[in-house]
Amino acid sequence: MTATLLDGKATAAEIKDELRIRVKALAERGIIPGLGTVLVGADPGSQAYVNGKHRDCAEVGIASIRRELPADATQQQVDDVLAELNADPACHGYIVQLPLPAHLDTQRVLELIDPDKDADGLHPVNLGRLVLGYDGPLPCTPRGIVELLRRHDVALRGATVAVVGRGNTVGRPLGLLLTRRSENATVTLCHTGTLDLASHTRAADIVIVAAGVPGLLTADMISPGAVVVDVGITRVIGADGKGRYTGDVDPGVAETAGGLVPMPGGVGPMTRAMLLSNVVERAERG
Ligand SMILES: Nc1nc(=O)c2c([nH]1)NC[C@@H]1CN(c3ccc(C(=O)N[C@@H](CCC(=O)O)C(=O)O)cc3)C=[N+]21
Repeated sequence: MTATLLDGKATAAEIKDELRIRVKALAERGIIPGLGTVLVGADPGSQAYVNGKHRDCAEVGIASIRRELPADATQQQVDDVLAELNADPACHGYIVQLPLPAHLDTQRVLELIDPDKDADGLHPVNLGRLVLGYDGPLPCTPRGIVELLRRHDVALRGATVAVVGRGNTVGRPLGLLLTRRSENATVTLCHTGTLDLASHTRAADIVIVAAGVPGLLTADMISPGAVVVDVGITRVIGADGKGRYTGDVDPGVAETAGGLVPMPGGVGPMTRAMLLSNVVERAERG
């Protein structure tokens, strides 16, 4: 392997150390930041993610506000929980774990979150603020990627970046974030309908893959020395019959890339750290 690994787990730990200090300063002002989570149903994957978020909160001194509803909860029950969290001054930010059961209206639910308590940064108002360059909570995964690159001195200014994936949680907002004046990268936003994807990824200094297609990016698709970020996380059944998660980047890429953000141990821990960071920021604003 030739690529330098950009360790998201270690960087997330560093960020948590910094947050702990900010949480202490808030405590001196009598403020304890509170993160709410809303989980509907008992999907084991979603339960694991939510548990992880509460463990993270405990580590930095953020209070956890946990709301759980059964898989057959009505839209009204979900609406009521959101109204309660919107009104609760102890809750500085919260997330609704996605995906929601199919009978619920995800768009309606996301729009009911108070935009100023939107810890995920995924509310239409906040995505609009991002488009317009206004202040607001930023989406956690895109923000985590930018922060990880910054802390490893990967230059964005003047760099060409190929983003593969146009989803609302990663690819699309990431393109917006990278092209802000403060980042000044030049972005090509590719997707599953892109013709000759390799021509775009080969031309890029940085390739970020968030398509949810295991093994999509192979070594022949990048220029030697490029920095590659694997955002994919797809559950697959291995040869041994056991389930595991796999990324969008073929392992062979590590031979050609100059830097690699691996999955696991890359973007996931950074996403979690940025969620905490969004909540502490909300609490600091008072
Ligand atoms: N409202 C909402 N907000 C989300 O941010 C959200 C969501 N819904 N639904 C599901 C996805 C998925 N997601 C992950 C976060 C961290 C890891 C993570 O930390 N993964 C570890 C591996 C697993 C572990 O060690 O826990 C890693 O990449 O190293 C993975 C996946 C957030 N999501």
